[in-house]
Amino acid sequence: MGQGRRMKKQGPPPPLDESLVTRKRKDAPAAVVEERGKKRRREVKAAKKVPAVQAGNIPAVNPRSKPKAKPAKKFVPPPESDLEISSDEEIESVDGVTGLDALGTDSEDEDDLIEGDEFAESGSDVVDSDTEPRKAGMWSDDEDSDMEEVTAANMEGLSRKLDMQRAIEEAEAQAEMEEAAMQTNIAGDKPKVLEEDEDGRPISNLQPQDLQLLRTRLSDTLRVLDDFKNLAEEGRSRSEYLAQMRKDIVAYYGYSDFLAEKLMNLFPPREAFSFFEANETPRPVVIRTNTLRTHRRELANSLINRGVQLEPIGKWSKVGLQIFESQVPLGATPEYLAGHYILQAASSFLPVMSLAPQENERVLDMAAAPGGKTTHLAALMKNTGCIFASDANKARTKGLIGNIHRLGVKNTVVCNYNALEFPKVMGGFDRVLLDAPCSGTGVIAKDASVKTNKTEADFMKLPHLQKQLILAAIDSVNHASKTGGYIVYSTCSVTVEENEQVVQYALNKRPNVRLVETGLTFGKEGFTSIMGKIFHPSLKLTRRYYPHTYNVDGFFVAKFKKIGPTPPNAVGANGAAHSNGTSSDRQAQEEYVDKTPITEDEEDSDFGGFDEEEDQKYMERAERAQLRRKGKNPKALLGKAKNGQNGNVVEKEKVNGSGDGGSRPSKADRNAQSAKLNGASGQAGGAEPKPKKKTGGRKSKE
Ligand SMILES: C[S@@+](CC[C@H](N)C(=O)[O-])C[C@H]1O[C@@H](n2cnc3c(N)ncnc32)[C@H](O)[C@@H]1O
Repeated sequence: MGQGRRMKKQGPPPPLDESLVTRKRKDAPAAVVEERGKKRRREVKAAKKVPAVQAGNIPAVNPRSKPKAKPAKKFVPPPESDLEISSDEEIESVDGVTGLDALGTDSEDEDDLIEGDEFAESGSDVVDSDTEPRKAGMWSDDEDSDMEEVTAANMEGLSRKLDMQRAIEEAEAQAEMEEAAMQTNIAGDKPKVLEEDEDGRPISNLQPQDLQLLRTRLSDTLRVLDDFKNLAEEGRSRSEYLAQMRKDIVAYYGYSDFLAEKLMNLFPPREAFSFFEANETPRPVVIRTNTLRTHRRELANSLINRGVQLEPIGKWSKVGLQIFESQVPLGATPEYLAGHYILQAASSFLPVMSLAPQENERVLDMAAAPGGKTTHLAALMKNTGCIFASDANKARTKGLIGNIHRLGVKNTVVCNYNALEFPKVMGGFDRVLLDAPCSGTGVIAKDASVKTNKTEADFMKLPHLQKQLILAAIDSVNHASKTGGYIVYSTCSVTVEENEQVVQYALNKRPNVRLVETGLTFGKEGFTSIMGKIFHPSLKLTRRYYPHTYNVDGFFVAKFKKIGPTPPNAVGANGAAHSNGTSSDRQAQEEYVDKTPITEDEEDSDFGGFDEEEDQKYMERAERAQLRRKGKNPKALLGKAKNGQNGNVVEKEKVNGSGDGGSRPSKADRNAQSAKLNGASGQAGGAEPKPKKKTGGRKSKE
């Protein structure tokens, strides 16, 4: 059997062939691989002869790829701030065969950031994806001997070797089975996959426990769908086979019927199968070098010295390293603690690379926590200019602040706004990143609960929120920016509702934006038509990423250029003027903001959070300065306000603590502004109006 996807090098899409997918559902029988039985068998035999060095990596790095293989203890989860990295942010993988390198060169400015990063050409232990894969193994060939004495030092290695041997035996047995199956399914045979009830209608009487049979039938159904004319039973329609396939997907992989159908509709049947299969495999572990602190080559050398086996993820990124094996917990190395890297899914690099922020720009990251992308933005900007990194979930901003500190980011202001409040609270940005909250259908390998917990309502409410957010993102950009005027919208979902439909909505509602090239050198084109829906032809400029094609998390990236101001009468998603947090906005928002309560510990954390009292001082100082600039006497005016003579606002704040609708800034306004005063260099203002005072939007409830 081949390597698990997690072990495979990142590469361009392999042919969409079931045989390329090696991971099986736990307890499931191994893949039925038609037309490849013999070849595979040969490979398996060859693999058996291969020194443990090569094959031995499999169970350790991709424990799920072999049933019963012992879990890879090596990858101790990093601190929450990193691992939490949202749906999209985690650990990713790579697809074998060839490198993404083949797909083109990096479009980022990261070359500049890492001058002299000759990592790939260095002849160091770390090999570029173009070059021969690392042969250095974890065990010597001697260890292959059954006679080896077990010691504390080699126990783990030997145990892994045993796992590997067992996996090989299983693979061999499977190959035998496949071959036998093939002999009964020789070309020309019409597989009987559609069972019938008394009325002659197809039924699916296989139970999830009949995994072996389910898989075989899935395989047969696919064969029929591939060659319907020759292999379909007489009188049967294609849709009957598709219905059978869906039922078997539901039973075999454990999806809700609703989601299985939605996902199946995205692909031709065989590709859909590859997608479902890939969702059973974890993506590879990837780290992003923090170029604010180090160079990739230096980092790689340090980690290699600690027993980490790694490799650049491909020429498309100058900062990514794929980890194959580690002797140390990656979330607790001195390099990690010193902020030399962050654990980040490869696909999470893409929206940031597409946004391509420039030095000295003013950038907004609208849904930023826990900050994988914010810190990447900061690195690309070389800590210049100013990033406003906001997240509606206050608890999650702790992780964001933690990452910002650890990675040495100095140009970022953390805010806690509902993104729907932009651009009222701040606007005129050179670039905006909207890495939107989404259903996570691209990261099912990481969160299998998505298979069953997403309902039809979710795929209405989420896009509704996403549509409002995208309008807010567009309206927050300065179309007259000399260097920018760009918006990137991304999700870690693959559904059309959350991607193309949201982008199309933005194009409809904001004629002042155009889709432009993402600048990404790989990725499938976005849909311009699917399931009877037609989108603007420019939708093909958007990019889709799938686990089965690039071995990265499922992802979507769209890049807009704003070419004119948003008309003053432009309406938001719900029909209200602009997106300023109306009650229906808030309703949608409330559905999806993580309401995890903040514990006292977190509130008191020294390493993040907001100091209300201190912020208040800065706010008041700013307010005084502002009044002075207007030629007003702050003492007189603020004194009055304090005495309750300046309207209801102060009173109102006292009562409900929110200041909603009042003339004084909200807590979040104050936080942002005080942070700004506290050292961030962003200048306010831009081409779009930027009201200073409170909006009606809500912050997340904690
Ligand atoms: C996909 S995650 C962002 C991941 C982040 N960009 C990163 O790379 O680390 C989506 C984030 O959106 C936040 N969110 C949800 N609704 C929001 C809203 N209305 N305004 C701002 N943030 C929101 C969630 O709290 C979550 O942190």
